[in-house]
Amino acid sequence: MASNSKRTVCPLQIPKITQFKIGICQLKVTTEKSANILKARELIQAAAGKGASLILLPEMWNCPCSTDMFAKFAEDFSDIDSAPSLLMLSEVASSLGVTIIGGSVPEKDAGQLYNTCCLFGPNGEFKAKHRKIHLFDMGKPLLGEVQFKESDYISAGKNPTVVDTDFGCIGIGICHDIRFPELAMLYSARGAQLICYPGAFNMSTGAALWELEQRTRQDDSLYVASCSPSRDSAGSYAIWGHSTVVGPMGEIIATTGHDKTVLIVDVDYAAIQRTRESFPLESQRRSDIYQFVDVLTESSNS
Ligand SMILES: NC(=O)CC(=O)C(=O)O
Repeated sequence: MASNSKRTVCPLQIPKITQFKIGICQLKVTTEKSANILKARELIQAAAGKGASLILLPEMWNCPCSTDMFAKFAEDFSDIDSAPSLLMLSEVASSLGVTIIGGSVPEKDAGQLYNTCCLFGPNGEFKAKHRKIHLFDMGKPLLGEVQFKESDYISAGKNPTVVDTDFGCIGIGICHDIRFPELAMLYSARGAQLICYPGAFNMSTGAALWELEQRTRQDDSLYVASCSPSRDSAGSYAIWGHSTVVGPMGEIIATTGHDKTVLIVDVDYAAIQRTRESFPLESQRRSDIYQFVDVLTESSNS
């Protein structure tokens, strides 16, 4: 399966679709992979049935959020026919004619595991994958968090991911990736209108930071959508839930509690333009004092 190039920049043109419904599938994840795939399919169908044409799944939707489970649930993406989670996403995207941002699942590749999001277009075509760049390694607990060291099990991705879709340019980050504003700035600089963060904050980081981290992306005046597993999902890690869509002013357009649900949210990119006209941050940046540098070049491909 081809990977997205390291330095993708979306074309500077008006997206084909600027007003649409996004469906956020806050799934209950169990210890049975086949049941998770079935449930994900059902929630995608429910979202599409309610008019969503862009659909987002949670971080680790086919596998409990427990580091010791990742290897068992991992799929090799090099052959989609032997990757049942991806196969389902491709099939359901094509049968419903929707674009799916496939949350994340554990990916195995050359003896390594990755926490990976795959994006499928409305013909079921694989469009891109994002491997979580910033792994969630807790240092000394500050908020009473559970101990979690993702890097003991998962290797970090190396590429930022922006994808050119019918819904404009979409940047992908996975959970802890949201804490690094440089990544969002980079996506914004490459033309993103929307950043999607499949995520699974825990009970303490969730209460303190989940909403804040999403609303803070207002500094890029774009839409942010997050999707979490439900709190009663299986695994040793208690999940906050509260999938959310935030508008370009940092306003919460819609959010949910912690139970399994499908959230359908209207998105209108005209709000991005309005916000940027009111807050022309781009022209106000003081590049004489500080500079944002996109270090990747067209030719870098490692
Ligand atoms: N899954 C994660 O990356 C968890 C995280 O970031 C958190 O704050 O909790």
